[in-house]
Amino acid sequence: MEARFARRVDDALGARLASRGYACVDDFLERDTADAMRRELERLADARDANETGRGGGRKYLRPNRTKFGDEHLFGKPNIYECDMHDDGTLAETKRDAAYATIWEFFRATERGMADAFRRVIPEIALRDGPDSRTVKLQVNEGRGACFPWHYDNPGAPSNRALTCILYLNPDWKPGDGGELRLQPFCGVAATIQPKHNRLAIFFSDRTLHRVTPSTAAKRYAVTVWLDADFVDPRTGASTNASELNLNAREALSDIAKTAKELARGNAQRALSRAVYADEYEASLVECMGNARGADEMLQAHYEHCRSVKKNHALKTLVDALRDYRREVEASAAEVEL
Ligand SMILES: O=C(O)CCC(=O)C(=O)O
Ligand SMILES: [Fe+2]
Repeated sequence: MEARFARRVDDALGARLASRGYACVDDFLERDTADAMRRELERLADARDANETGRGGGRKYLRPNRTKFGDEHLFGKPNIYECDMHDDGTLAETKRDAAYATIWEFFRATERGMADAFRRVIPEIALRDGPDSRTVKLQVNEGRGACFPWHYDNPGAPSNRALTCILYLNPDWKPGDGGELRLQPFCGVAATIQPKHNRLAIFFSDRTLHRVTPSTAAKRYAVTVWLDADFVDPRTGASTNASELNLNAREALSDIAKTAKELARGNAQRALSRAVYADEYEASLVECMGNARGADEMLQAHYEHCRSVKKNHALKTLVDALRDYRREVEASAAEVEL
């Protein structure tokens, strides 16, 4: 399988990633392998404990999504179930079960194979080596509008996630089913990626604002591999505090296009993103959380973050200029559909 990764991750893909910050590869695995993985994921998602009826609805291996929020809260996105393949507590028994052989073969192949393949085509990202340098998540969105709000993938220290690689396994997906991945390069042109069977979507984890649109298909399967890298400044993976942005506001305003491009290339953009895309964050939170527990806390935290950025006069001026600029960019180019 590693050899297949190396063939599918080619120089053209590296060039697309470097220039746009995201890319996708179709036919990522052999077709039979992808089909087998899909069947195994279905089995894993359908497995039930005879006498357990807790929050997971008796699911044996997958758990309701839990997202860390602030220092203490864990809130879940409705209708999304997932598990981390390192979770020996739930998954260990499946390792020796032939019914799950392909998923585990994939997991083992990502141990080195995935980072090796990408290191060759994007050497400027210092991807780490070894088994602890990647995480793999199995996920199912169970229709009923299941979705993800706008977010970045490495929200805090000590996360070193650098590259997000999502393998979609949905042979019956069709337009209208939703569950599309939306990417919003900072002050750039948005892209929509359909979650087609055997397609790998790739983007830089720390600088790509993204979300998943509501899914109405009964089941939407995805396997995510996060590859870690060494960030030069260990703090850059962590801070979303706008006042720490090292910007000279007057200089930043004098050429807003240049400022936007610089922000787009790094993860300092995350300090401004909520204010620049305030309405989009708000709408996606409402859409994703509905009345679920935590919805209100998340919305209030979003408003508070935007207020705190705007309290600083220089930052408010910069945010306003970036908002005008992004609208200009959006009006001048069609979105990308993949
Ligand atoms: O399901 C997807 O397409 C992406 C999910 C996602 O953004 C995440 O797990 O962080
Ligand atoms: Fe994500």
